[in-house]
Amino acid sequence: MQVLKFGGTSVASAKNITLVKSVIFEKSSSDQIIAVVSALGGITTQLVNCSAMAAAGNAEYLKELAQVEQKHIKTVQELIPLKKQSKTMGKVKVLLNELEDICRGVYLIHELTTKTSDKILSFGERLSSTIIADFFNDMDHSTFLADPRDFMVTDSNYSHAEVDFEKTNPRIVSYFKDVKEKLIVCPGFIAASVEGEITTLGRGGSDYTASILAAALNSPELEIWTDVSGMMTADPRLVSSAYAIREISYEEAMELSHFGAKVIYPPTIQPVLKKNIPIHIKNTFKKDEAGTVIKQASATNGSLIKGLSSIQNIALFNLSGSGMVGIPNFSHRLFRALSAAKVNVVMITQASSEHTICVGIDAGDVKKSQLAIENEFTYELAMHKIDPIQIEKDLAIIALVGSNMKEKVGVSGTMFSVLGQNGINIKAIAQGSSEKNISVVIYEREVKKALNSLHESFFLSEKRRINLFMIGVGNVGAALIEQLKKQKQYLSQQHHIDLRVVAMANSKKMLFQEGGINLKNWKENLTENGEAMNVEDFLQQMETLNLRNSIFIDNTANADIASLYKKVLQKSISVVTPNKIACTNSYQEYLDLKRTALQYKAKFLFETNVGAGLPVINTLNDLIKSGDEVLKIEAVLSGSLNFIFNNFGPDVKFVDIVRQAQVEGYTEPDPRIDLSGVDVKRKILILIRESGLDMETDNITAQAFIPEDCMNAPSIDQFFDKLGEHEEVFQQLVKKAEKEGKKIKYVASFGKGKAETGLRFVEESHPFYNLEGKDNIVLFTTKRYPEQPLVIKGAGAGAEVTASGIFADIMRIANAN
Ligand SMILES: NC(=O)C1=CN([C@@H]2O[C@H](COP(=O)(O)OP(=O)(O)OC[C@H]3O[C@@H](n4cnc5c(N)ncnc54)[C@H](O)[C@@H]3O)[C@@H](O)[C@H]2O)C=CC1
Ligand SMILES: N[C@@H](CC=O)C(=O)O
Repeated sequence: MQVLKFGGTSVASAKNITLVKSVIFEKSSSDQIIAVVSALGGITTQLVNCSAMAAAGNAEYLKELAQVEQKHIKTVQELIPLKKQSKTMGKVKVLLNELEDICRGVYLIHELTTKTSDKILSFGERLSSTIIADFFNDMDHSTFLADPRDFMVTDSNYSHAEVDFEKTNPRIVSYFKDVKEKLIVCPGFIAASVEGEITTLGRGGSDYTASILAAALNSPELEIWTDVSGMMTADPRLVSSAYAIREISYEEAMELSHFGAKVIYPPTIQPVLKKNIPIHIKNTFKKDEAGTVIKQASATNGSLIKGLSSIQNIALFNLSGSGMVGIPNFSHRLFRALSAAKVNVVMITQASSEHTICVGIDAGDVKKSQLAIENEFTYELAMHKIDPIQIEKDLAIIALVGSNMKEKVGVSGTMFSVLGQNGINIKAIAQGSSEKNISVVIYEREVKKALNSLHESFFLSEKRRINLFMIGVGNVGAALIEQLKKQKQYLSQQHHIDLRVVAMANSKKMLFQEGGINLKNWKENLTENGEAMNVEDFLQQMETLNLRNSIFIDNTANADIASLYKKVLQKSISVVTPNKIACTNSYQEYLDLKRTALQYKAKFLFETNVGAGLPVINTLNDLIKSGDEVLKIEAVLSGSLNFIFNNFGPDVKFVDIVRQAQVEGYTEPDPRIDLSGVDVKRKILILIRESGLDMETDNITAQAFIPEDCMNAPSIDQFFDKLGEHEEVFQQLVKKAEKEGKKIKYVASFGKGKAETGLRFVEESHPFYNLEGKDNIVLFTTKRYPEQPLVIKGAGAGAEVTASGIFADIMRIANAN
């Protein structure tokens, strides 16, 4: 005997019932089939509403009832061929008349007992099964309509009747032994008391009916046909990459079902579990999909966990106080009080100090729980033996579920670190010694982010999604976007990383697209669809999206944007930037940013602040972390100045070569920052600070070589005009260098606590002499490199190299966890 159960959505309409028919008729004809059916989708709720209205004396119940009637009549008309319709319609009308009479009785006496309620609700399944059985019944498939009231025996606990298995099981066997038809339709959910009154089996009742039948008849498998393709790894409404679990054990399924994955109701599993009968969950609307098999021992899926579950709308009650310590009766009284108030406790945690006990309950039960606890502990509260009860709302429980976690080190460690890195605070933790479930309570607003980050950490096949929020899409920003576009496929396929630019902005416009901005036409998209740029709004939207693995990228040279980093880091969002302003504010502010990043488990990376894409800061960090000490730094740190002096000569005007450096993208957005030496000052300051030393900008001696009136020019254009006027000053520099056989370099140096920057005329033997083009060079003399300094050399300016340095910082964060 095969048992298949079809839920409310599977039988919600004539069209869906036709799909159910195709599922059943495709089965082998050698075996008998029982199709357990629920009420047509939505009907049970309508019957509940209808009876409540009738009991309240509200004549509107008739409208609800009319809709119920109409839906069944329409289903008959759409499903049953015209010549057979009157017979089915007759049966349906008889049932509907009976239903109408009962509802009228309720309306007249203004009373609805649970017994009458069960009677009313039973019509949902009785009507659906009558129609479906007639629809299936044709020449090849003669169909029998079973009546569970003849074999499903319960107590008289109406609405949640308990099945009497001793009576029920033998009755099922003898009832079905006499059925000759190959196909049997059986209404789920309903049963009868020993006295013969209609009862119902409570929530998930049709699944339960099917499970009892499968167990009593020793079916090889129980099939539950529903509207999803099995038990999912997480709630698919919150985690778009969730997928159906192929195999899961009974225990794991019960854990997952308990915590929100409502594909199957836990008590359903009991009857088949005892007989070791697998449950196969299948999708009526995608019948070719594999679905989920629930059985005794399930195969592993390569992951430490089978799934993630979540329950929202949770409140926490926290009881604490010195009067609780060592008092054995305390928790007994607490749970007795809650139980008497009919409050279901979802989660319990108690610290071993016994000083606090914390229970998680449905937020709807807060008032009655508070009352019950305050009543129970009136004396202790009055005597201050326990503190006033703390209640926290707007919470959710999320749980890792899976038998494979047992005895595996680091599962909870991974969970906590993933949540921590995403700035998600854990309010309470529970793990039983079975190690099948690790539950944590978090704020409800963080559930989506938490589930998604955990899902991508635990399911290895999944891509790790990195969400980028980018301000500044000029020279460097645009080059970065091009590189991200080119590498997208490679990173996705080879490194399982899905980099998405979720937001981008320039000084005029900002654009947010949660699914990721298409980088093919980002410029048009930003111009046409972007809203006016507003820094506060940018932050607000980034915060509201609350996406996992977020990185804020500042590709501007703007102080206002740099001033946002602290706020961003405090949201546990990492910051990557080529903008040197934040790291060259006061030493305390620089330290504060580093501490904030540490505190909020975010990264603050700025490799491109010195030497563009050259690995200068990372190399220095490695030296310092491994215990080396910087004794001396000598460096050419300005790509633009090196380019200018390498290309300037008697036949070239200084102003023209500065303009060229700007066009090539080597200068700062404001070239005065380079020409004044400020940019180099910032860079050497960052290197000194990264060496672990306290230094302020004003402590660095800088020699200017640009005439003062150039620097005082009020605009960049006027600055260029002034440079042109001072050509002779610059030609003198070239003449001097040529005369001495030297080259001009703008050099930064640090040693013995002193730092300076300025023009140097270097001779041929000097390592800086042959520094070509826009290159930078840094010589680190350290305790470990005392004679021959450690040398880093290469292109030190330009959009492409800078973008690649920013990209490398992004990848450091993406690969960090
Ligand atoms: N060019 C190079 O070789 C290197 C540049 N850098 C740094 O990269 C950064 C960017 O340089 P470039 O791309 O050359 O500059 P850019 O002037 O070409 O681009 C700056 C971008 O920032 C945007 N922006 C400026 N202020 C803004 C604000 N308040 N709100 C929103 N957007 C704003 C602009 O609209 C533009 O999109 C600078 O901090 C620079 O120091 C670092 C290393 C090397
Ligand atoms: N303008 C800088 C490049 C960025 O740091 C330079 O010329 O080196």
